[in-house]
Amino acid sequence: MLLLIAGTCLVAFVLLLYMLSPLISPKPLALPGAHVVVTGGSSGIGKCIAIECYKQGAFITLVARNEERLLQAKKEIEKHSINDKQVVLCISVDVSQDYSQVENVIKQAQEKLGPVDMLINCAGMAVSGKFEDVEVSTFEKLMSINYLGSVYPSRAVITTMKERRVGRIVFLSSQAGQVGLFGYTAYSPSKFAIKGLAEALQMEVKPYNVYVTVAYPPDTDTPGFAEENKTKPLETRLISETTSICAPEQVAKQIVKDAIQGNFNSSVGSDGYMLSSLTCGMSPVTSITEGLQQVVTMGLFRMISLFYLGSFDNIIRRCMIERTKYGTADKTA
Ligand SMILES: NC(=O)C1=CN([C@@H]2O[C@H](COP(=O)(O)OP(=O)(O)OC[C@H]3O[C@@H](n4cnc5c(N)ncnc54)[C@H](OP(=O)(O)O)[C@@H]3O)[C@@H](O)[C@H]2O)C=CC1
Ligand SMILES: CCCCCCCCCCCCCCCC(=O)[C@@H](N)CO
Repeated sequence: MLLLIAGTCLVAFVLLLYMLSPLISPKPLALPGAHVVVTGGSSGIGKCIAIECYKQGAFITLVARNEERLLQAKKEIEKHSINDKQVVLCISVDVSQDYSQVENVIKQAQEKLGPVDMLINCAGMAVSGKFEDVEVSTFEKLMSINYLGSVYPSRAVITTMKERRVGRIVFLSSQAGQVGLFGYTAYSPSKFAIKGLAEALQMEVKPYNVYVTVAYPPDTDTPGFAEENKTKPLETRLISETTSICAPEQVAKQIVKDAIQGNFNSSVGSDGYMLSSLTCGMSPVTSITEGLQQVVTMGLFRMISLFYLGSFDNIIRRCMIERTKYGTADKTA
């Protein structure tokens, strides 16, 4: 009898939550005619995100440093137009250096294509190496590009978004922004920082109908990834091989979908799903289903993570033994 009452109460509670769900689920953003700014839009994931948005009718501003690569990306994106009004604008700037420069770039973009509806902060880079092997200046550089390079453009668009009661801001973190791994002492913190920024910002701007998305991609096949691999320690490579390498198109599709829907969290693949649920902490919830899934799965995923952590420790121990045995230089792969 008691069990029956408890069961009924639980069902009623879940139903109530579902009835309240419109309160926490935002209205999707309409991409046709929208102005989307993509920093890091000349290469890799950023370029694929720009293409994905363009295919859905958006106007695009690409922001990156190298002008030649910007123009090349513009040409590639324009092949996917769905009407003859669509525009791809390119602006060259370093998003990590001078705030007033970044603010100017956003002003220019708004003058040409109207207020920014969606900002994608995709400019970023990765450097891996053991703590003592990474130059001190690299710690500063990664924090500048990956963290401040996301703060500046967001800071430049937020006031207009709040005034218009319309907007999406997307941040690119990484699976290495959910778990600190061997070789990522410089990179991981710059991606963890993104999550703190995104959580605090989302709490501020939600009443203004502005939604924040944080993406946590796994290794993704891009020019940036190829560059990173040139100096990656063997341990980092072996640990990262736990998750398979994604195509940038697939990652981009998921990010655009989540951003349009206003989902706070964006991940791909089953390990992406597990990591996001495991590390959600007190991050905002954008659907009742998401919240309930987190409640139910967290403990289980923590257990699974213990096996992963054990296997990572084994990889690192084996690499250390191999190196002592063969007297190989304690350097990279
Ligand atoms: N590829 C991967 O495995 C993963 C990547 N990520 C993250 O996704 C983002 C994109 O990565 P990916 O596509 O691989 O990178 P790419 O290196 O392929 O592209 C990086 C883009 O950012 C631009 N950029 C870099 N630094 C600056 C800067 N200071 N100012 C303006 N633009 C800049 C580059 O252009 P230019 O050099 O001309 O300025 C380029 O357009 C990064 O934040 C990365 O950390 C996350 C998880 C996995
Ligand atoms: C339940 C628990 C599941 C645990 C799964 C753990 C898997 C960890 C693998 C992490 C791979 C790191 C990718 C970094 C990508 C990146 O940001 C760089 N490539 C950028 O260039």
